[in-house]
Amino acid sequence: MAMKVDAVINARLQGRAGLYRLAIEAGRFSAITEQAELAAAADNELDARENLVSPAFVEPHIHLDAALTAGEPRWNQSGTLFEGIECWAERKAQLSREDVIQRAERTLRLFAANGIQYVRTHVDVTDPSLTALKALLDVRERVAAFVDLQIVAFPQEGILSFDGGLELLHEAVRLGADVVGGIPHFEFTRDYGVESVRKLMDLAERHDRLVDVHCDEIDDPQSRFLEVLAAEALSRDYGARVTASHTCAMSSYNDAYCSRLFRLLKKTGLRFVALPTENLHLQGRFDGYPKRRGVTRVPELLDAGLRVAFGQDSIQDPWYPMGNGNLLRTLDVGLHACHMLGMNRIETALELITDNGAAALGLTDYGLQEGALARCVVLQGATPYDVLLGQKPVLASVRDGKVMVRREPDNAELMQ
Ligand SMILES: Nc1ccnc(=O)[nH]1
Repeated sequence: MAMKVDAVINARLQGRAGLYRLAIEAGRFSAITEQAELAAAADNELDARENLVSPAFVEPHIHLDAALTAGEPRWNQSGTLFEGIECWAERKAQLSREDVIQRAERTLRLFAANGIQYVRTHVDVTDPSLTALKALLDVRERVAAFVDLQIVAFPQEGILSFDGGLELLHEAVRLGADVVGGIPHFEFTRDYGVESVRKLMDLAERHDRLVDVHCDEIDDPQSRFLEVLAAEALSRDYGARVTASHTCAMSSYNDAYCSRLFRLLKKTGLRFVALPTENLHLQGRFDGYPKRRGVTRVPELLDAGLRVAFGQDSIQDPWYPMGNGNLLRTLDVGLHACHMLGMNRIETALELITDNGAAALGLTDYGLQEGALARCVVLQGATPYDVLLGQKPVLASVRDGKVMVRREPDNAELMQ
């Protein structure tokens, strides 16, 4: 049973000196006050032991329908996105409702144990039976006590390039998907790609849904669907409700084009999700040396005032055989891949797995402030730098005033 607490005490907060007490009433933060000194915790208080406390982690992009299926029925040997899609099509044909529920819930429990309380999952709807979608709509209710789950209707094999793709996307939204997805770079032609973006935006607008598109996950510098998505978002005044995931091709665009592109992006306020572990693995596969790394222009987007979050994308599935549910690992890899180990970036890095993910998900009741839902994690380390150095899992995760996760610090000693 999760224990209810009335405060988290002896907490450090990012960018502020001293220790803090976060008081909780009726599942919300009621006051955040500086303590005069280190205090002893009462029974109804959680002692952060002078560690950093941050808002609960947000996983903005994961494929739960495919989670934990790596090697079934065969391994992706080439490491390309395209072989992954082929392997998945074979595994998809064997899906059952119980199979999806069991793997999705196992994964979400692992995520929760790592301090993740918000998850956006893409679910492949290029399946005439919509088995995975229906199962995940039930999972969304079953896990609500420990995670808020958003479901993206994701047309893995295309909206216009898969027989009945558009109808299946409509059906998925009608059944209750929260977010409309797309994959324009995988459509048969550029024209199909452009049309797919218009069609998915129409659908989202008509049903008042968010949008999250797999956009330009390819090393082809000619793949320019991001500008189409951004222009559509701008003309519909939809920018903050639209997420562009991957945008790998942006790391192959030339700077002159990017300069024009960024002018549009800044006007839209589009949200971005980069998947650094996965795209380091999948991209550059058709290059000799020097080999591109395929991760989008993260620091440039941040400097332009756009919100970028990092996500895991996969956990042991046809696209990526690794993954352990710890977003600090994704963050560490992403900061390396994106040349973001300058101290100014490190100090603000946690926003990539907290606030910016919340912005992508459109969360309004999020963060460490009075009145917000009392959802936070106790990290291992006093500063973001310490936390990144250690990459240790969270010591605690509090949700609506309940302690959902507790972990003892790893304090192995060398007996020498
Ligand atoms: N990285 C990806 C995983 C699954 N599907 C995709 O299209 N891409």
